[in-house]
Amino acid sequence: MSMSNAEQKLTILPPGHPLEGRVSPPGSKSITNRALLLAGLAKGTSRLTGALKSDDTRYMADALRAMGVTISEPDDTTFVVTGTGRLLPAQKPLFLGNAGTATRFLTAAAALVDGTVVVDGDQHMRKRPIAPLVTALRALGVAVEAETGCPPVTVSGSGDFGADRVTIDAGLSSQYVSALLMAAAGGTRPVNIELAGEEIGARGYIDLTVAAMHAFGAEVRQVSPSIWQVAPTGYRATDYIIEPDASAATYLWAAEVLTGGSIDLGVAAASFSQPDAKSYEVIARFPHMPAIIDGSQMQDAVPTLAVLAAFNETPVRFTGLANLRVKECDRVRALSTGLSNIRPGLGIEEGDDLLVASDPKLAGQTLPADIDTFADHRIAMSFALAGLKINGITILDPGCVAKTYPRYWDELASLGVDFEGDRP
Ligand SMILES: O=C(O)C1=C[C@@H](OP(=O)(O)O)[C@@H](O)[C@H](O)C1
Ligand SMILES: C=C(OP(=O)(O)O)C(=O)O
Repeated sequence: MSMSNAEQKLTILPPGHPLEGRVSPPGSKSITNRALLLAGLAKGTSRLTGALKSDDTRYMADALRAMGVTISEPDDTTFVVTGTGRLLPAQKPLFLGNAGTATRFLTAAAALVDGTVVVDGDQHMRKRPIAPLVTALRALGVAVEAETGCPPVTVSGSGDFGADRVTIDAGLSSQYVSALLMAAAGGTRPVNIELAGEEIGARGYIDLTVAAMHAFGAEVRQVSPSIWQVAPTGYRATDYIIEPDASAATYLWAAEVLTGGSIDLGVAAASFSQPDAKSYEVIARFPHMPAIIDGSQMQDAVPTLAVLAAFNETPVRFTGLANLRVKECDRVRALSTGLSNIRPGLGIEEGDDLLVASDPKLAGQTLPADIDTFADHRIAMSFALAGLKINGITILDPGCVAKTYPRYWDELASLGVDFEGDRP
């Protein structure tokens, strides 16, 4: 009988030796999904190499195909994308699973379609807010409906924007800003995009967006810390090399320090342009991580850091986590729940802060715990790290890593980690 994902379990057997070997993280999810969209908006053929092939990028690629873009996949890390310079109305709603980037980016890009596009996702995505982006698109003269403030979103575009400036509240997600920036270059007039406040989590993701836009020929200029001006250049097809995923790298960095091993990622931490690479400085300080870690500029690394912190010499308070509550799941809750499932009080929520109690003596203990991953790849991947040191850590629904890192379990196995249960 086949089991549903939710019924699958994987128990990690602590290796009892330092993890050593070579593992290359997959291509960056964030950069792959930006490049796919920009290549799809361009006229001509772009070759994207080093790309991530996972649930999130498949949803993006399939959605673009449904809007008339030709995409071939000559190998495991390459997309060859041929656009006509225009996206066409999709016949069916675009189903984007729980891919935040695909959902937000395509909602704005749908304004460039002359016709109606429905953007939808799975039950998790249908709880992730998109109202601020909807409000901004309306201010740009686009007819958009999202009854619940979350997907599904119906965008009735005309292929252009009806205004030349917009203010966006990006408090819940920087992806709204990235989405507007990338779509804006496809209009017929320059557009000014302004943040409602200067406070924004993960500003580095906006830098990634601007860099990708430049690579595909757009002109975008940051005129102040909170204003970008985008020229109506459209995009030029180009060949583009995608760097490895910094968020995926965090698990390997953490596995290395936690086991005292040596894992060659084939790429130096300092060479990444993605925000999560900043977490390397903190990981490298293990077991003397700082007492307070501000997660706001490296949000996707927080699950990794929080699980690592459980083995630190001293407790760690994580701040700047408010928008972790609207990711694939409420990550503050999932982390405190999972940690306290390993040992009561190990992870405590204080407002939006997460306090990790820390105990190096956890290593070597047997503390059976079934970790509920809430269908969140990062909860699964981070708690697997606890299983490298503690006997009895079982990850529920381990297949959810397919969102961004389908080979995660295989890579751990290649480093000598054994499991009880079938690797998905
Ligand atoms: O722009 C991006 O590629 C991303 C931005 C961040 O999301 P928010 O801006 O929603 O915090 C991050 O968590 C996500 O994994 C990828
Ligand atoms: C938050 C994440 O993804 P997204 O918002 O792209 O779904 C993530 O990958 O941790």
